[in-house]
Amino acid sequence: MIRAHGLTKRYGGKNPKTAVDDLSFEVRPGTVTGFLGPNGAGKSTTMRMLLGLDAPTSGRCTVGGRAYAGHSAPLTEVGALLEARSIHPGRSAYHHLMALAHTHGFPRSRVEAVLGTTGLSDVAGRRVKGFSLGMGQRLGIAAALLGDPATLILDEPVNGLDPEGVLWIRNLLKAQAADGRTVLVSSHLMSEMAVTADHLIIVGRGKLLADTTVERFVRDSGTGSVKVVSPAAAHLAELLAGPAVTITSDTPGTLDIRGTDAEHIGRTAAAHAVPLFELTPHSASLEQAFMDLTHDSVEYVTPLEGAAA
Ligand SMILES: Nc1ncnc2c1ncn2[C@@H]1O[C@H](COP(=O)(O)OP(=O)(O)OP(=O)(O)O)[C@@H](O)[C@H]1O
Repeated sequence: MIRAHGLTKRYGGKNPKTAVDDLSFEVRPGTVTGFLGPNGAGKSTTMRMLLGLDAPTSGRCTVGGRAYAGHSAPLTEVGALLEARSIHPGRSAYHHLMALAHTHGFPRSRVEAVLGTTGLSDVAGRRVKGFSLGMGQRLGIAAALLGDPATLILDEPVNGLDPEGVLWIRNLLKAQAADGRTVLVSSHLMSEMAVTADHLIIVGRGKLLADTTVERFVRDSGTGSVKVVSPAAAHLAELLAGPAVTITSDTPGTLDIRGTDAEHIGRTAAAHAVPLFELTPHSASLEQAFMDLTHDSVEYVTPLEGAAA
């Protein structure tokens, strides 16, 4: 379990900045929790505070009931993958993990186990400097798993991975959560989070914007639509018209309806004897729901093409 309460981080200097602003949330075991937010939203800073690498200006956070520094053997409590990693380039993956295991008193069998889990057994003897980005990510994850921790905190673990690597991470995170671990993972890839995470914590400009399940977030975003095919489409459109309802039609006889649901459309059609050939709800994509929610929190907005500067 990860808990943050009133977590705040302000950076001083010439450009003072509140990177994390009164953030409170819980990350429960047994689920993959996606940590999302636009660039500069404060995700990495929050993760660094959870890992005791940055001190909060105010508020507090605990992992497994204690502040990170309060754990006597942190690697057995929390495994972390942060964006900046320092691995001696001349060392082999095996030696890198063995050195880490040695420092923390873990047996060689743990090194062999995590090399197997991360698919690195065959390349374990190769020097890290020859590793691809994807292999480096796998090695970082192997190190995070070394202490068989109850909590995993991973910052952008799918960065730079090919589709097979992305699928591998997805299955790994799900399996770790299914084993009862607490898994917090940040990502920019919404489509990937939609299929990996069960729960979402979304931040914007350091503040909490949403703390909900993926399913509820997408459903409540209100950006879903219903496709209707009917020989009396124009009549049905008149029956459904209302201030909150938007109806568009790209093809004669086909309507794309937003602002109401399939049940209401079906009942209205039945009440007026309008035949329906198709009635298909399309839920919004996580990406669209995320863009709608975070639009006002984006630090660097790309100007629309053709818009006045
Ligand atoms: N050491 C620092 N000194 C000053 N400002 C900082 C420092 N570290 C981060 N910031 C600022 O704090 C804000 C949050 O940064 P952070 O890296 O936590 O965001 P993020 O959500 O992880 O972003 P990204 O998705 O781009 O990695 C940003 O505006 C960043 O410029």
